[in-house]
Amino acid sequence: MARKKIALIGAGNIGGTLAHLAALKGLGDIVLFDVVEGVPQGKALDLSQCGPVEGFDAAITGSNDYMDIAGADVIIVTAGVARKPGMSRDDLLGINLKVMKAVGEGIAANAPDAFVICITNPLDAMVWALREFSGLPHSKVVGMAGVLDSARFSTFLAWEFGVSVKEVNSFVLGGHGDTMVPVVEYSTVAGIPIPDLIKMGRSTQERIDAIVARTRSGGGEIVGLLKTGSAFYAPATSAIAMAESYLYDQKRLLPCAVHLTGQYGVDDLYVGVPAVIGKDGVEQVVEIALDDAAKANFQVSVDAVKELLVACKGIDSSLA
Ligand SMILES: NC(=O)c1ccc[n+]([C@@H]2O[C@H](COP(=O)([O-])OP(=O)(O)OC[C@H]3O[C@@H](n4cnc5c(N)ncnc54)[C@H](O)[C@@H]3O)[C@@H](O)[C@H]2O)c1
Ligand SMILES: O=C(O)C[C@H](O)C(=O)O
Repeated sequence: MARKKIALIGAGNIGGTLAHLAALKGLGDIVLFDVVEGVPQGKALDLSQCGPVEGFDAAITGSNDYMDIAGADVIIVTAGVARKPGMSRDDLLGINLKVMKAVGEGIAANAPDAFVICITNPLDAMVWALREFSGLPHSKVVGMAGVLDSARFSTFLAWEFGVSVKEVNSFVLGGHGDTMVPVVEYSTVAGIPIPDLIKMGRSTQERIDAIVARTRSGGGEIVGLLKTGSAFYAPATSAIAMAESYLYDQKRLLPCAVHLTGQYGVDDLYVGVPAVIGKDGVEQVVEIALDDAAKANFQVSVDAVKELLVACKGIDSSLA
């Protein structure tokens, strides 16, 4: 069987980490694409030289030509700009929207059958715009954020309860902004819901509220520490989990930004909800029952995403 082809659009911090992970995990041959000449080629050469040590023989190439992504099975998009301290993700909208146009057109012309995972921020608006510019089926274009936000939530919960992260399951829904919705009711330690653990005296509502707040500002916390850019290890790992679910038809139920057509009362918008990812892309959107508080928070998050789409349409009339 021919090897799969993984194209990474953007060869910066996340792009390079994605290539490293994809090679170590043997997902297929890898093309790193970037507009900056030399960077994708240099990273591809460096990564190729890991092969003899790690025992992988994936072909890893760097390119500044979209024709080299032809036939890609999976494309992960990180092209654009990351925020710096003092900025919000939404401040990136104008510049990254133009990048999404170029990327969407490049994908449409060269790899229209790929499963596309967008990471570029502001995520929910950028994945929507990328889908519009590429014209690919909605089921084949998804955004990565919920897996990352849930991983952050799970990490903080594991620290709180003094247990392995393997015992923790959590869900973060909504847009990938300060209004995201960590859903405490559906978050568990070894199957025990967090509210029950509070009743059992294992934590307090105040401490869980603080963890929810830390999760919501989890990206900003790292931006504040790094000062020159944003998180990249956990974002790359999260996108690779989504790619594996597609490539291996794992049908994992992952929180992803997917196109909603009425589910959760939302129409024609990308926003983070639990979705089954398998060989056909987004195979199911799972509607979980939310309590009134979570519903209200989800709506605030959806409204924030809607505002970003209005801004996108104002900048690029082809989206209106
Ligand atoms: N969705 C999430 O959860 C999440 C998490 C982390 C970062 N991000 C976002 O991902 C994006 C990338 O982050 P990063 O840390 O890799 O940034 P980075 O600056 O290290 O890399 C971005 C790369 O994109 C390239 N690029 C710019 N314009 C391009 C174009 N038109 N075509 C192709 N490549 C282009 C740049 O040359 C650079 O190499 C940012 O927008 C960041 O905010 C999202
Ligand atoms: O916070 C950022 O700007 C990057 C990313 O969205 C993250 O959550 O780490």
